[in-house]
Amino acid sequence: MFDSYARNIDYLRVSVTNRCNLRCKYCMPEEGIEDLGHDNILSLEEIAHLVRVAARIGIQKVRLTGGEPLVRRNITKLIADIAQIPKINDIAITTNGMLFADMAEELKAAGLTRVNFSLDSLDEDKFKYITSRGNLSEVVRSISKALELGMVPIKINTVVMKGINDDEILDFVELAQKMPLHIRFIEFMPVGDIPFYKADRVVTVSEIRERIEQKYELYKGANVQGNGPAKSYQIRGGMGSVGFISAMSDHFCGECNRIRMTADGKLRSCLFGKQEFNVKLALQNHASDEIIAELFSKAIREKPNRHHMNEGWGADNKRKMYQIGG
Ligand SMILES: Nc1nc2c(ncn2[C@@H]2O[C@H](COP(=O)(O)OP(=O)(O)OP(=O)(O)O)[C@@H](O)[C@H]2O)c(=O)[nH]1
Ligand SMILES: C[S@@+](CC[C@H](N)C(=O)[O-])C[C@H]1O[C@@H](n2cnc3c(N)ncnc32)[C@H](O)[C@@H]1O
Ligand code: SF4
Ligand code: SF4
Repeated sequence: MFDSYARNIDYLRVSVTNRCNLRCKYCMPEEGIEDLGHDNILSLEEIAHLVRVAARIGIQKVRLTGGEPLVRRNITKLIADIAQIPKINDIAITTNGMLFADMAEELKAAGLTRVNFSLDSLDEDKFKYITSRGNLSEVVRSISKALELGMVPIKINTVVMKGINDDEILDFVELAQKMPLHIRFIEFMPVGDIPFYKADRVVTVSEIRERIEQKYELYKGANVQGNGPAKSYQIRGGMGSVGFISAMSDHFCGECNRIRMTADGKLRSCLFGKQEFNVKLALQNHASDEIIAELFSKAIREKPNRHHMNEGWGADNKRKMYQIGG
């Protein structure tokens, strides 16, 4: 379905949980994470039902995210149910990779088509610092497992932060050169007004490119399957690719194709915009599929044209990234 700015919205990002086994400094506070409780989150059956309704108004691609989607019990069953929906042709997941290795085979068998891993450092100590409780070797094991299972393309999301991990940019590029991995460098966004966000920690995509091009030749033509905003480049002689997500310095809202559904059952028109539509409540009130489809349509029609994160997150914009589904 087209929104009011003639953008075709065919991609639904579903946050299946607020919970996470890590505490990345740029995403989630260490303390004070609310327990939503069973009654306040969408059940897996409700999520599958809502995706089926969303498919009726043109959603074709689904990404499961969170929080950490793999901490949600029976996530494999949800993937299998979504895979049964005829109009959905891409079911992907974004994960921190801590639990993926041991679940990979069942996830793939259920119908998971693609996986994006978040990984901000290749240094054990720094990885631990950024994530507070992560274990780099588990993430490496998960990426190896995805490679072994041929779950291509395998993407790595790296949020670049000045003075934290920007000294590793070339190490990540080297990884994309030696392995069939698609590294995407992401600009740090002030989502959720996390204290760790500082404007001077943002490293712009042009700065990242400049540093890479001192050593590597990047050229257009990387044809990496995906629905997201990354601009991808090949590296001469490389097996993978390098992509850039310029959320702050050169927003891609003009090509936006997505809406979000939060774990507590709200449709959110935009990552930045505060507007939400309560589908959980509609389900509790036994709303018909037509009424729910109309809520999806309304969320799409009322999508803002762009974000204004460069002016800050806004005190009245209450949610944090882990609550929205990054
Ligand atoms: N500004 C903005 N940034 C987003 C949005 N969606 C995702 N991002 C950022 O892009 C990063 C990559 O998102 P992923 O979850 O890997 O999904 P994707 O890039 O859509 O995935 P592909 O289908 O593989 O291209 C996230 O970590 C966010 O930092 C969005 O709607 N707006
Ligand atoms: C919120 S996480 C949820 C999925 C999963 N837990 C993971 O980390 O992949 C989704 C993505 O959002 C990104 N993200 C979180 N906070 C961000 C921020 N402030 N700026 C840019 N990207 C952010 C993460 O790097 C991750 O790739
Ligand atoms: S980025 Fe992902 S892994 Fe890190 S705290 Fe947020 S939800 Fe958890
Ligand atoms: S910030 Fe909003 S409009 Fe821009 S790409 Fe993200 S969801 Fe779309």
